[in-house]
Amino acid sequence: MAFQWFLEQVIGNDVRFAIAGTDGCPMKSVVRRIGQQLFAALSGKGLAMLVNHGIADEKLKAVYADLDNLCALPEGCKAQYLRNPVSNHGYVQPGMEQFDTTKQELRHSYNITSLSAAAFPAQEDVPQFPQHAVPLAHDLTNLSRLPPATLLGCHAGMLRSEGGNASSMRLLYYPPVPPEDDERHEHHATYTRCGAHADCCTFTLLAQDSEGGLEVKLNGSEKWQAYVCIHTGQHTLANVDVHYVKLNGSEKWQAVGHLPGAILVQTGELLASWTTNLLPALVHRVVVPSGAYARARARHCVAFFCHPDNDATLPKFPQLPILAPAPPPPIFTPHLTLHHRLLNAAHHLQKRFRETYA
Ligand SMILES: O=C(O)CCC(=O)C(=O)O
Ligand SMILES: [Fe+2]
Repeated sequence: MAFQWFLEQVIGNDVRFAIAGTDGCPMKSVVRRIGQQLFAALSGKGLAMLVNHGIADEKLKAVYADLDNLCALPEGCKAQYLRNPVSNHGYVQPGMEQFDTTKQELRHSYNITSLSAAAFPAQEDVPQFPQHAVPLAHDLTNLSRLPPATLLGCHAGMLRSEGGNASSMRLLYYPPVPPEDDERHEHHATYTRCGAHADCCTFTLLAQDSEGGLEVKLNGSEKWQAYVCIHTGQHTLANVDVHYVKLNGSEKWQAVGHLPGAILVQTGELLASWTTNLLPALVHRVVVPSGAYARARARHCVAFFCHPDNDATLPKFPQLPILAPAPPPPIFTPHLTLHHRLLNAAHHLQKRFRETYA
């Protein structure tokens, strides 16, 4: 791998980044400088771009084509490859996973959590799928590799066959969007590609084609009120849950431009949690581009979600002041920090899957 980066240490609020440099001969000064740049980017914007990472564009194009072939199969044939809710592996058809329930999300994805050939569609349905996807998954795993002997060394099991780690590579296909006229005629058919959310992992690596539409929410562009829900009337941690309610609608979004060949690093909820929000989780979405020409074009991307091992213990957080005994309905939980009842990484992920998968 031409370029490999990692987080070195997270101790309380003191987060230091290091980077393994290029081609296995890192110079300390380079390591320090790039680490500082990465930290500045993730703390300021929640997002960084990696270039010279060594993953050829052809590898991405090959899996985009494989996903197109899978999506083009008859519905009955695709049904045998549907996502398994336990392993999270498999095909997710439009509507199965919703981030924004007020809109119709036009998105197909194929989640890969197992690299065994048997976990992929049959060769006659999608030829060469594992031959393309497995090497790419190895590349992205290596790019995400975290060193042992640190707090984040609990990421050792990424995409290992024995399970125990929820990391996944997801291939995404966004089909062309029907013309705007259709939206006006059909009552509720307001389309989007991917509703706003933060990823429930440590961080995400994202390679996208040049179609555009990815947007990130600017930090501090809206205010949230935390409400504490007490389930049984007793103020013990086990009975308390915290939800956020948006106070005003002034959220601001910024389009992420396309830098050819770049891989985005997006901060996930667990990194936000580990760093007590020094590196906030990046809230992002994919909107339908404006104009008939752009709407009529499909979009592809590959996301690699780097998760800790399932039994990784999540950090303990200070107890919050009780703000209100009778909360309004929960709307959105921007990051994990205030979820006292979660015990480990697997609990966190299962909760988030319940929220988004039908
Ligand atoms: O398509 C994209 O650019 C983002 C997809 C995404 O955010 C996700 O699958 O979690
Ligand atoms: Fe995401």
